[in-house]
Amino acid sequence: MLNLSKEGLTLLVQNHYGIVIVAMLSIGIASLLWKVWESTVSTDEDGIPGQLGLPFFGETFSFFSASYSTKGCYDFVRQRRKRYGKWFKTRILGKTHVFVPSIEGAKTILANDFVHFNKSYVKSMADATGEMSVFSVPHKIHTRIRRLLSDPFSMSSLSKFVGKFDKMLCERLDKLEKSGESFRVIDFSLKITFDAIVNMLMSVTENPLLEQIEKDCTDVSNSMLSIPLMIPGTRYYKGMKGRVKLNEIFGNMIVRRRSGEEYFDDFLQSMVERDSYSADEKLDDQEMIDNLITLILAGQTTTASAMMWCVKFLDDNKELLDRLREEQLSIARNKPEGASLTLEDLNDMSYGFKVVKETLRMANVLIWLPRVAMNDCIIDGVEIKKGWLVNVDATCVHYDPDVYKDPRRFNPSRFDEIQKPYSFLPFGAGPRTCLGINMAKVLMLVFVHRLTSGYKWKLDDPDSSLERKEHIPRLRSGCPITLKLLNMAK
Ligand code: HEM
Repeated sequence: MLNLSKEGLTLLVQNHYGIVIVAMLSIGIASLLWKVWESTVSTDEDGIPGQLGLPFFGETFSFFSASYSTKGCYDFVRQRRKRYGKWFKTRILGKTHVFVPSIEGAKTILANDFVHFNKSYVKSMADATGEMSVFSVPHKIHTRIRRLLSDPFSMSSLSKFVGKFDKMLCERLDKLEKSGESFRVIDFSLKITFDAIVNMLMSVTENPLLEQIEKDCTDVSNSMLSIPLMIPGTRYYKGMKGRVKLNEIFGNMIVRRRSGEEYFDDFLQSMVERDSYSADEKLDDQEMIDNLITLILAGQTTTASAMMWCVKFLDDNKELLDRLREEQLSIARNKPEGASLTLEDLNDMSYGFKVVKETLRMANVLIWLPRVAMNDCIIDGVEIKKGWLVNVDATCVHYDPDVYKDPRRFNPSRFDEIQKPYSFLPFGAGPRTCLGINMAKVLMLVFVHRLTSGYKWKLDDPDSSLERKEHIPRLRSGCPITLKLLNMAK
């Protein structure tokens, strides 16, 4: 046992002076940090547990480290729910965030968009889509832009699009099957949704222009969740450079359409032909450009990821795949050989539609919907301060066992029953509901039909970890499959 006299202790301190100083300093710093940490843990004051961490930084590093892991950024939320319960708050990049986990909360926020809450975007996201994007503009301009953008997405406008997309898809699947090679569903779906959307918006079908637009859009899309510093080589820098090029390409296209040098029956043409209308009934050039970019960015990665998850979920549930295939084969058998799908055919895909909905419920393409509180308010009994970010946690609602029984099970038949309002949020709700909802449904149903009625497939990599740094969850493997022709006996 250590037994030191007063002299012995003095001698020990003198001999180990440096160590003692370092130890005392460490204890001092540790207790200071502990005090800061303790003072930032929410108390009963506002009733929301959680860890605000150090000023400004808060839990920014934990958030980014989750985003950079193969568990995806929702793991950041999952971990905090385990620690604090359903409601919790945190601080990311200087902003206080509260994750809103309930249907009641979703209703309060989304039904009061623009009135008590506003969309909140990180700077990089707003810079990527542009100042006049429907994502970023204030309420009054939003209403006008949204109205003018809506027409090409109505079901009647989309009926022309169904046949075009179907033809494009059939040709590409046929080629892949003939090659006998494994391919990543995510690459395939990203390419085909991009080509289809760009074709519908501005009739670009020819390389190398299509490739250039795709490259620039990919750079812009990759910059959406990046640190907004113009440092060469960074994602943000590449994204901003891509935006400048897209501005130029789309600007030149508008000039050619206006002069009559180019004419196509498409969305861009319908916008340019509004030139003589009153200011309230048209888009100016920058509004057209920013919203062309917005529509491509909003439509491509979302739909492509949903398609990939659909393949994965069906592969994991072979008996449901068989049921879906049966429905799709009966539709195919009723059509003349080689005929394209129509909107009426899609309306007959009742089980197919439930498969699409269940895919969207489980995949949570947009994991939460961020809003900022414009005033102090109460959401589902919880006090919220002006300026806080309130994230409608669609993922939590979709996996809530009180809302969806056995939520981890892929069960399309759960949609036999009508859902409670604000319980199914893949496309959001309220004045900012997804503008491309009908287009997304068309793209997914045609994809599901051609894949299941024409082919069988083998999943070539069962890895279920997620791609790093993606704000839309997707498999790291990209979901590679090999196609085999299905013998469709008439
Ligand atoms: C499966 C595919 C898709 C999913 C899951 C999806 C999801 C969503 C969600 C959740 C929102 C609302 C975001 C919020 O409230 O914060 C939204 C908005 C939007 N989506 Fe989609 N989307 C899809 C496909 C598309 C397509 C194909 C397009 C167009 C080509 C599109 C264009 C838009 C636009 C323009 C908005 C903004 C609407 C506004 O702010 O008024 N989306 N989407």
